[in-house]
Amino acid sequence: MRGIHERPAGLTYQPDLVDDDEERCLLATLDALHFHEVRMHGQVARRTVRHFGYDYDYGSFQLTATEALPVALRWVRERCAELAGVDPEVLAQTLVTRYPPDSVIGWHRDAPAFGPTVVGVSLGSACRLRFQRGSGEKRRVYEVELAPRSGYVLSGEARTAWQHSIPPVPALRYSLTFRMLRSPRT
Ligand SMILES: O=C(O)CCC(=O)C(=O)O
Ligand SMILES: [Fe+2]
Repeated sequence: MRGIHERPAGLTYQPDLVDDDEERCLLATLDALHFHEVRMHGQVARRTVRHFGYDYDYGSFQLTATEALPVALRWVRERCAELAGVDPEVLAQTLVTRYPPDSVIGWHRDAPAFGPTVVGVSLGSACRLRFQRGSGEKRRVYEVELAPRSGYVLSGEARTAWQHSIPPVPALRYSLTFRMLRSPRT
C-alpha cells in the first residue's frame, strides 16, 4: 500500500481475546449457522453473512429488528463490550461473516446507521486489516495483522475518518462484528 504510514487514532488491537477452547466452541457454532449472500450494486460477494439483533439491508441501508443473538454467542459479546468499554446491551447488532479462501471485503466505512464504536473478533485464518485515509500525496495508510482469536475496536477517527478493507484471506475465516445503533430504538 502506498501512502504515509500512520496508525489510526481510535484503533485498538487485542491479541488472544478468546482462547483456543473458546475458539473451537465458537467455530462449531458458526459452522452450523446458515449464511446469506451479500449483494451490492448487483454484485454477489464471495463472503456470506448472518445478522442478529438487527438485519442490515445492503441495498436500502435500512435496519430492521431480527432474531436475537444465540445464547452460545452472548459471552463473546460481553468480552467485546469489555474490550470496548461499553455495556453489552448497547452492542445491539451482531454481524457474523464467513470468508472462504480468497474472499475479501473492499474499502468502506461502516454504515452511518451504526454508532461510534465497532468491535470485531477474528476466528480461523489470520488476515490483514488495512486502513486508508485521504488520497494522492496525502493518502495515509496502516495495516494490522489480525491473528486468529484476536479482537479489535474501531472508535473515533478509526471508525469515522478512515476506511478499512481486508485483502484476500488465505483460508477460511469467520469474524464477529458487534455494533451499536446510532439512534437507539425501543
Ligand atoms: O471481517 C472483519 O473483521 C471486518 C468486517 C467489516 O469491516 C464489516 O463487515 O464492515
Ligand atoms: Fe467494516
